[in-house]
Amino acid sequence: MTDLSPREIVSELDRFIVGQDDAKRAVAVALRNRWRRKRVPEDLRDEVTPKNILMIGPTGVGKTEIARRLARLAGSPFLKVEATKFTEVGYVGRDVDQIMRDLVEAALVMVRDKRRSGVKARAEGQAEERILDALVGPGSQPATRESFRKKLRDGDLDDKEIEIALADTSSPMQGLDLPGGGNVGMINLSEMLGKLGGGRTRNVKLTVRDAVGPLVTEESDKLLDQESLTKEALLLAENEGIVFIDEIDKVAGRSDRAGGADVSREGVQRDLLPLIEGTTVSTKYGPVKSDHVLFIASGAFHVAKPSDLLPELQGRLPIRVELKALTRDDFVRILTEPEANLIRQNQALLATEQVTLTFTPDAVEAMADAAVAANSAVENIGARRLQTVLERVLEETSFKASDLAGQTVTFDGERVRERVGDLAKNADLSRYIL
Ligand SMILES: Nc1ncnc2c1ncn2[C@@H]1O[C@H](COP(=O)(O)OP(=O)(O)OP(=O)(O)O)[C@@H](O)[C@H]1O
Repeated sequence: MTDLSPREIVSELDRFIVGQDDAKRAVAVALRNRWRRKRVPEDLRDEVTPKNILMIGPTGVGKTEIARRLARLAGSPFLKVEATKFTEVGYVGRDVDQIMRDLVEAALVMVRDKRRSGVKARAEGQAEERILDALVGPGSQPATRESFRKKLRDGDLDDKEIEIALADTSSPMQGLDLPGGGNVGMINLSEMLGKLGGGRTRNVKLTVRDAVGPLVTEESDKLLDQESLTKEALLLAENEGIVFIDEIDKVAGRSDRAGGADVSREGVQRDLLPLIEGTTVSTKYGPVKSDHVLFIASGAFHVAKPSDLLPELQGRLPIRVELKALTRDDFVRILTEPEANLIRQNQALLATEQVTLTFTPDAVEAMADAAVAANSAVENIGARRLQTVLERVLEETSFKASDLAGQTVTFDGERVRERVGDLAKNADLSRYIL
């Protein structure tokens, strides 16, 4: 949980996302509200529901990115699902419960990682003992063991192959296709068998270098109190979880409009509703409540409108924010301003080959122009277009980079236009290349 004020949250998000101020403000308030809820007198605390958000805006303008960055900032478990997934063939009502189960899994990963780092030193010590056992045998003379320990620490044994017994985490049912595709049954069955054969190990041959990682992981897990770990993860998912439901507009549409597919669309909304309203879902780690999970639904709403959603669902997504389509100037900023912008990423990649990559301001503008042109010629995929444009611009340099060590490669507007200018204007070519 973060103590940042809404203003501070927005300025943190500004480091990664260009514009979209309304959406940033809305998520900042939603996050701060969690902090506030924790300080509300206990009798009221459970009554305060999250300020769930509906983000409305075209594709590739930063909806997911805002939610994902917010989660990272808050240290919240995060899950993205596509609402349309639940309209697919084979969908059975309660599959939406899987959302909470996946959220718990995400929380578990976070809690486990945090706790693993707390026991790292001890786990490394125990892993070292196991490597020594494999090298010299558990009953060896202390002097032999110590001399091997020294060699091991000096890295002299890194390439030596050893045989170690690792816990077998693979499912005995893996690779077995059950007729009828009973997915849930499949999980339960393999879990059951996993329990029956609990504690199985398998012997693997690895170099010392490759054995360290899995052994440290295994030893840290032994040191962790699994019960309190799952308890913390359940609480984290319940109180801090953020679920991003994309393409909610694709399931908007009432059954009274037209027959067929709409019935299942409304069905998806009806199934999502209890989750968003607050329900308890059973997971293999215990029950988990969705009452205080923050839901951020999103969609382009080109055809359907938010008012086409079930009224109950509309009520549960009280905060509406509109994200605007990105302009050429936004593209210029996206290429240069965010901390991990695409240009910096590519510069860092080529720096590994000792190649210095530079773009003149004119080159950046030319790339933004190409992205705008391709977006309007083919399909508007927003900032995602910058990826394909930059890839195309850098294609040759990337290919030759290993031969260019020590050199500086500079792109100016002319050079960028040469590579993508005409392509971007030509819809037929862009369709395949940009
Ligand atoms: N305003 C922005 N600032 C910085 N980067 C952005 C912005 N908008 C989009 N991007 C980049 O474009 C990519 C796609 O954005 P994002 O995943 O947020 O799209 P979206 O709006 O959620 O669309 P969809 O609904 O189709 O998933 C991301 O890699 C993101 O970094």
